[in-house]
Amino acid sequence: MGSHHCFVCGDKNPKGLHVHFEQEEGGAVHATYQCDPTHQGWPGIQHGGITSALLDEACAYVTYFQGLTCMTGQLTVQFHAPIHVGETLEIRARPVRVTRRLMDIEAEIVSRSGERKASAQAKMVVLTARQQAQAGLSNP
Ligand SMILES: CCCCCCCC(=O)SCCNC(=O)CCNC(=O)[C@H](O)C(C)(C)COP(=O)(O)OP(=O)(O)OC[C@H]1O[C@@H](n2cnc3c(N)ncnc32)[C@H](O)[C@@H]1OP(=O)(O)O
Repeated sequence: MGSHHCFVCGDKNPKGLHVHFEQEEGGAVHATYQCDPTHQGWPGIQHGGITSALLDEACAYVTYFQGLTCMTGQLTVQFHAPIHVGETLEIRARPVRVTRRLMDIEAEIVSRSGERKASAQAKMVVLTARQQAQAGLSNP
């Protein structure tokens, strides 16, 4: 786990989403999540900010499982279909391009029936030791 108090994955954040990511072969990650009534925007529909946070976190976990300390530099999200309260979702992410300081990641959220709900492309910046210290992440 990246941080016990992380909004998406932290086990000690009482207001968090408590999502548990698992690693796959090839560096991909996946998790499941059930849309909670407290996370609505329009009535009965998950707020896009929550959807974006889930996608961002999936991208971050791709880097985390590789032992890298990264921050999201850019996240581009497409919302394909509404996510309804109570729906169970599969969240997936995988690396598509890796350089010394950048990882390009693709992520998606699909319903149990296979409907594509949202997708994202992220640029995760690998922090230097100095950047980690400046961000207070020397001992993440
Ligand atoms: C385990 C799970 C933990 C949960 C984590 C959840 C993920 C998050 O949400 S992190 C929080 C949100 N993100 C942030 O707060 C980041 C804030 N921004 C910053 O701190 C800085 O702008 C930072 C570190 C991203 C980039 O620092 P900066 O000094 O500008 O860039 P630098 O280190 O020189 O860049 C390195 C490379 O990244 C590229 N890059 C930097 N910023 C960006 C960006 N915003 N978009 C695209 N590429 C970028 C540079 O072009 C460079 O590429 P190359 O090596 O190919 O030339």
